Amino acid sequence: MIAAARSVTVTFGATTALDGVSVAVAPGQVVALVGGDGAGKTTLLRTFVGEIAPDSGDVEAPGKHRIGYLSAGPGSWSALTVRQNLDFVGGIYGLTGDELVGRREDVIDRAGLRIAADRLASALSGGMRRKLGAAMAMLHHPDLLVLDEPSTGVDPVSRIDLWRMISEAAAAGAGVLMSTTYLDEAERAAELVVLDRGRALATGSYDDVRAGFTGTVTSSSVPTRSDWSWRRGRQRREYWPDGDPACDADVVTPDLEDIVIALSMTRRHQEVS
Ligand SMILES: Nc1ncnc2c1ncn2[C@@H]1O[C@H](COP(=O)(O)OP(=O)(O)OP(=O)(O)O)[C@@H](O)[C@H]1O
Repeated sequence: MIAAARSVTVTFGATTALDGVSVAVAPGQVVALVGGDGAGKTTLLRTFVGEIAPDSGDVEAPGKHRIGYLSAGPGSWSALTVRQNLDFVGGIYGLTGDELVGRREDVIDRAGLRIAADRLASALSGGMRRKLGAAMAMLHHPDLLVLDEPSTGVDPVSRIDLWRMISEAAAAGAGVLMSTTYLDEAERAAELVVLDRGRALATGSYDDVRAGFTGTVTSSSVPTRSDWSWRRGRQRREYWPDGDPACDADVVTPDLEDIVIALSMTRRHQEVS
């Protein structure tokens, strides 16, 4: 393991942002945190980079110099060009001379930023800016990459570039811990953690999460029970936790989006009952 959190709890005043969450990241592995707004994704990532100390539980991670972090913020300096941003972070990590230039030009190519290499970060598109942030996090070949929603708001083509950069970093041996709201993207990660208001509702590979999911999901235009249903395209999905759909709606094979929603709904129903 290159990094691990064990039973981590973090509170902010009356809010429990994380409630006994565990996650482990192996070298070469991509672990994706998924979950809606306020699930605790950013808080968990921040415990790994040492920005937040857990109230209880413990976090094991490489030293600061061996971590690359792309925060939820812009991730680069607006008033510097792409090359200047990379030179600046390279300097922080002790890279100089030909080594710095070599790595800088390499990540510029990997990120598809060559045409914008001398453009100010403030003049980049949103997708280019996120790719620059990811390139800055990877420049020093960290052992652990921590990426907070690298692809949110990024167009589909840049998302492919970003995913390739992340996969290549993992293939070169880095452990990657990232959050994402794109569940199709999360399905490709080796390991998933489904977070819901501070709790891990499911952990494991996509196959593990699917295998551990019980109950039945149906699809119809009018659901029987609105509090167990959600919209998917033009249809509505409905979840039957005991597995028996008490209607003649079509049974569907749930994907990760269905599973995440069904698990969150189950938790809400358990809390009110
Ligand atoms: N510094 C803070 N002070 C007070 N509350 C916080 C702080 N950081 C996070 N929280 C709260 O902790 C909970 C988890 O927030 P977090 O940002 O980790 O979630 P998230 O899954 O990253 O969601 P989002 O994508 O909306 O940021 C939320 O209820 C949030 O309001």
